[in-house]
Amino acid sequence: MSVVALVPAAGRGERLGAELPKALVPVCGAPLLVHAVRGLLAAGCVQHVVVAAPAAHLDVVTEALAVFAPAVHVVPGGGERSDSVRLALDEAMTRVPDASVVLVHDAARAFTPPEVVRAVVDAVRAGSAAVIPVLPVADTVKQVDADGLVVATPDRSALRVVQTPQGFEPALLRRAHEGATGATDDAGLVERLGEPVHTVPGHPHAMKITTPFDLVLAEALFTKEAHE
Ligand SMILES: Nc1ccn([C@@H]2O[C@H](COP(=O)(O)OP(=O)(O)OP(=O)(O)O)[C@@H](O)[C@H]2O)c(=O)n1
Ligand SMILES: C[C@](O)(CO)[C@H](O)COP(=O)(O)O
Repeated sequence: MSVVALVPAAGRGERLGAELPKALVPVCGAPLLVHAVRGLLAAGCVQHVVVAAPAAHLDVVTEALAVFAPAVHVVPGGGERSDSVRLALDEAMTRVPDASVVLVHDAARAFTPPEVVRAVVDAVRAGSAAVIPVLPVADTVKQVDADGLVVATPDRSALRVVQTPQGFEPALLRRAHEGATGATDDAGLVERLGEPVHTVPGHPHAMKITTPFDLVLAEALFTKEAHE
């Protein structure tokens, strides 16, 4: 009844604008990817991790993650996030065919608290085949047209901001990924199948490091934590 986490880490990080791929950018003394993998294993309920790495940096990534051997395996990622997840999922299903839960967790959410990981795993184990951590929307949200004119103000009480790790019953995630493209998260592919997606509370510290501002914020928030 093991849990395997897939970590898509093959993005370029264009919005961050660093010289390195985002997963390899150092923050609080280590690359983002190292913090993300450490956090998953620290939750105490994840036995295996498969990382989808930038194809041109496989050696660097493998070396950076050697400290977590034998729990972690590295595969080359793909052109889109969903391609990277699919490649990691193929590897995971070969290595851990009896996994009972598959998590998909962005390397970019490097400081996700272990309790969020455990809440997602517990919810899948309790019978929800697709589970995502979410937060309420803090701001008023506007829908705009191509010219930037406001066309609607959606009721934010029904909206949620979505984080990772997202957790799935393995067969459902495989079915969701069969030939599917164009979704920004894995739960979106499950929704297309008409299957229910359940939510658990997320956490502000599971923020996705996307822009230079986020990197500064992470360095300020997590420096102490990363060295404890
Ligand atoms: N082809 C891709 C694209 C993204 N990702 C991963 O998906 C996660 C979420 O993506 P995001 O934070 O948007 O990263 P990037 O795509 O790298 O960012 P940007 O859009 O700014 O280039 C990241 O951990 C990223 O490395 C991936 O594995 N393979
Ligand atoms: C999966 C995700 O982290 C959920 O919020 C996110 O959709 C992936 O990143 P992107 O910036 O939306 O491409």
